[in-house]
Amino acid sequence: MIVTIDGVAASGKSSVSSGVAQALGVPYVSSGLLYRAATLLGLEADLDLRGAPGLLKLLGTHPVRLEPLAGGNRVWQGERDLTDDLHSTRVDRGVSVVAALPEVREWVDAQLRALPEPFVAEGRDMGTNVFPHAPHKFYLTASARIRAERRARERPEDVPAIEADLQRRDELDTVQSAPAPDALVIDTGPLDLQGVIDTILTRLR
Ligand SMILES: Nc1ncnc2c1ncn2[C@@H]1O[C@H](COP(=O)(O)OP(=O)(O)OP(=O)(O)O)[C@@H](O)[C@H]1O
Ligand SMILES: Nc1ccn([C@@H]2O[C@H](COP(=O)(O)O)[C@@H](O)[C@H]2O)c(=O)n1
Repeated sequence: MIVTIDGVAASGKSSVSSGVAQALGVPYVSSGLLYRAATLLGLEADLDLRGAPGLLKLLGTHPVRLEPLAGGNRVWQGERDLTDDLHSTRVDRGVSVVAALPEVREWVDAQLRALPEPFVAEGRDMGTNVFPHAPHKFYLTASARIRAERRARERPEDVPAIEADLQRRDELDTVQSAPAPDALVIDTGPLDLQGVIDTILTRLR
């Protein structure tokens, strides 16, 4: 059984997916971490992020592995744990360019589809493209200002700067970010984290 939780940037996908997955006793899978890992490695190798051949060669010679756990995902490149380096502003600003490359999307999708069920999968196109046959689909939204205020609690930048970055990322991610027609769309603005998790669990039960 697969539950998909898609949504715009910083709408709460990973926090909510983690809470839902823990309540269900299954792992959750953060697809964005794989796009972030490809971006980080491209930046570190000083590659042009718009060039798929260079990135794919790098990913082929230095394979990246996603470790899905209920409490939080980790991403490994060999023995190196990349996870703590994946949420920098630098990666945030480059990731949508990398995610627009069809070859990189195929690389991510293949890894996700190889994972053993059951799990909760979060991202942008989990319910539309990667797992269209999933029986339970959700899509999280909230205004850019609310999302920026939440994110400002975990980043050094101020709210307007974060809001501008989120809006830019939303725009660059538009193509792959449409909600599945059979997804329940949840405006998380008026809800706290547990409220969103409970809304989803109620629907699942
Ligand atoms: N309903 C909510 N109420 C208050 N804070 C929330 C809510 N949902 C998420 N948050 C907080 O908002 C921040 C962003 O959440 P999270 O990282 O889960 O979003 P995301 O969609 O996975 O982000 P990204 O797209 O950048 O990976 C976190 O600090 C989280 O605790
Ligand atoms: N299914 C997905 C997931 C992510 N992306 C791209 O990765 C970026 C980071 O994802 P977060 O979930 O950590 O925000 C995101 O901005 C997208 O560019 C994607 O395309 N498809």
